[in-house]
Amino acid sequence: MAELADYQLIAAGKVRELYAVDSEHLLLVASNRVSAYDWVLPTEIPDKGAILTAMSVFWFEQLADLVPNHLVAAQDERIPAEVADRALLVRRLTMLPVECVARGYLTGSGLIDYRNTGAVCGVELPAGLVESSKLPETIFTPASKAEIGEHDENISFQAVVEQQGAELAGRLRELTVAVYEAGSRIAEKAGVILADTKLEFGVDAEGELVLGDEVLTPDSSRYWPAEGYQAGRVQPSYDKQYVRDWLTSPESGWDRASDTPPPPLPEHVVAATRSRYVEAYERVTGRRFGR
Ligand SMILES: Nc1ncnc(-c2cnn(Cc3cccc(F)c3)c2)c1Cl
Repeated sequence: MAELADYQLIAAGKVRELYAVDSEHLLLVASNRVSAYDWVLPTEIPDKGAILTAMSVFWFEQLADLVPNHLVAAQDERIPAEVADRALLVRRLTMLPVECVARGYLTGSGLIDYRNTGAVCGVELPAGLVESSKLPETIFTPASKAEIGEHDENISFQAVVEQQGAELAGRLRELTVAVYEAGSRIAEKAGVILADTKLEFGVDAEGELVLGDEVLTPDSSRYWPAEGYQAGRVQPSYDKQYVRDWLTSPESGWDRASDTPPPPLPEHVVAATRSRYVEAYERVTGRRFGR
């Protein structure tokens, strides 16, 4: 069995790492870390990495007829025991420098752009939309990858055309919307609203467009409970709301505006948050999460 120390770390995000396994393969590792208010919290959520990894595997399987993906194996002797259930062996792609975002609801940076310009990434929207409005149709709202610690910058479809060519830009939009809508339909049946999602695509050695990275997880998408959905206010995050509420409650002693790191989470917030990840996984996939 391989050891993680055998592999070279080639990228690290807030809550995940990417290692080179050999010339053709990478190891995508999901940690148990959770991020809130742009901070990585000092307390881990047990099994979060394994749950989100299992969610990506589920979605790769559900979407296989729609788009090829980079998944090689979820179990393999090249996956070190240390990260066994929270790592995927994937094939190395040439990643496209476009964050492919699809939105079915108006919130976050999309809402800010809409309030400033009446559009998101140049896509005109009807007047009168509010926080969390359901959009008349799914919109493709690409972004350029930001430097570490910065937020991605929303760009227009035309900018993607200029960067990648019209044909590839069109394919990225088509596939991103199709993946989101397929995911949204399955999640909706399970009582979960997928408000939006961010996908990353790459090109393989044969020049084929391939879905990479993680797919339709609560880290790459906004998961809202369908029950209680109401436009006109910020929706609770399916998975992160307990963390957000505790951090902004007097109990935490933390001041979000103080630019100081958040304090450790109490056990009851950790346990409740783990349950929300298990619940989201079991409802959306119809599969039991082990242990
Ligand atoms: N199949 C692939 N081939 C080549 N590159 C990538 C790739 C590069 N970057 N990312 C995003 C990322 C994933 C995890 C941890 C990070 F720090 C960053 C993904 C992939 Cl998925």
